[in-house]
Amino acid sequence: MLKLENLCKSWKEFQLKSVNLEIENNYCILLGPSGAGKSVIIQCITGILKPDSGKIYFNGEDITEMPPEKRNFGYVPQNYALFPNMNVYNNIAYGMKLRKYSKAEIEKKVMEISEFLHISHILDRKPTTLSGGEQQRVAIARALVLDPKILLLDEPTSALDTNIKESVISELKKIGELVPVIHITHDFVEAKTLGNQIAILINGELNDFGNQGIFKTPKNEKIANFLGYNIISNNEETFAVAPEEIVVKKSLNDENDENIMGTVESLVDFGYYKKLTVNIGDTAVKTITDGENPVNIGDTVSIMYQRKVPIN
Ligand SMILES: Nc1ncnc2c1ncn2[C@@H]1O[C@H](COP(=O)(O)OP(=O)(O)OP(=O)(O)O)[C@@H](O)[C@H]1O
Repeated sequence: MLKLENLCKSWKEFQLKSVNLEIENNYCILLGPSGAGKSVIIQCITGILKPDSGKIYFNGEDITEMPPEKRNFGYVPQNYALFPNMNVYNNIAYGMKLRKYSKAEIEKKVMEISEFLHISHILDRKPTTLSGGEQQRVAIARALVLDPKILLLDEPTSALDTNIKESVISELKKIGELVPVIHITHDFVEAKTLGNQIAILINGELNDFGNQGIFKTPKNEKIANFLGYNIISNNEETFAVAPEEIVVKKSLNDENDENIMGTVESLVDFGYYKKLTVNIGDTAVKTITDGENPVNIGDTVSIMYQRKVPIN
């Protein structure tokens, strides 16, 4: 559906390095740390930014030079950019008014989308009186009323607190059934929950692109590091291990225990589970454990890797 071909954009301190992507008609996640160039890519797709070189194709048509308004892509920027002087209804209706839809058409569409996004009760309110979650729905509604060919979301949950994040993620999933979505995030949970396709961008470079499998088998050390894996080397091999794929048990000082021994260096208690750092020789290994295996700082523990990903 959308194809980026050797897309480049540079400023003095940043280079987007020849990005090639083929995004299907589905939910695509652009995942990467802060400053990786995710927003630059999305803004090139909308047409707000002009790439220095490279091409953008939509359904086979070269749209690199096409003005943003002709693309009909819905864009929800990180700060939502709602018009503060207009109420919610007029914010949502804005693009339709510009395109000279009739009053009746506008009303029908605004009502339909507002109901879908559960914001019908706040149509008279001004954006400054809304919660972060409500503002986000209004911004998405404003984009959806124009029946965009793609919806581009720049970190849609970054301004929301953890409690409502989960419900927003399931709403986004529903939206993804209506329209193809490209969604920027640095949150793995979001990426794992929503992404049919996931592009990992680090420092202006596309490091990996694929389906959910890329979380299970990071293809090199850089990606494994970014995804939070431990990189472990011993005399025989170098491999990556996910913190949740390590079993930690308090050592019973059993001489026959063949597992690797380590010492708990730090512990952060999240209630249901704990994040640990275990020192094995001079390697610090990050793990997660639950209440069934209580351990404390300074304890000697035995650890077992459930799955290792070889790293070349
Ligand atoms: N108009 C501009 N002029 C100069 N540099 C820019 C411009 N726009 C973006 N950049 C730079 O490009 C780099 C990538 O920015 P971008 O906003 O795409 O990052 P990001 O991956 O979306 O990060 P974040 O998750 O923090 O939003 C940054 O170093 C940024 O300062």
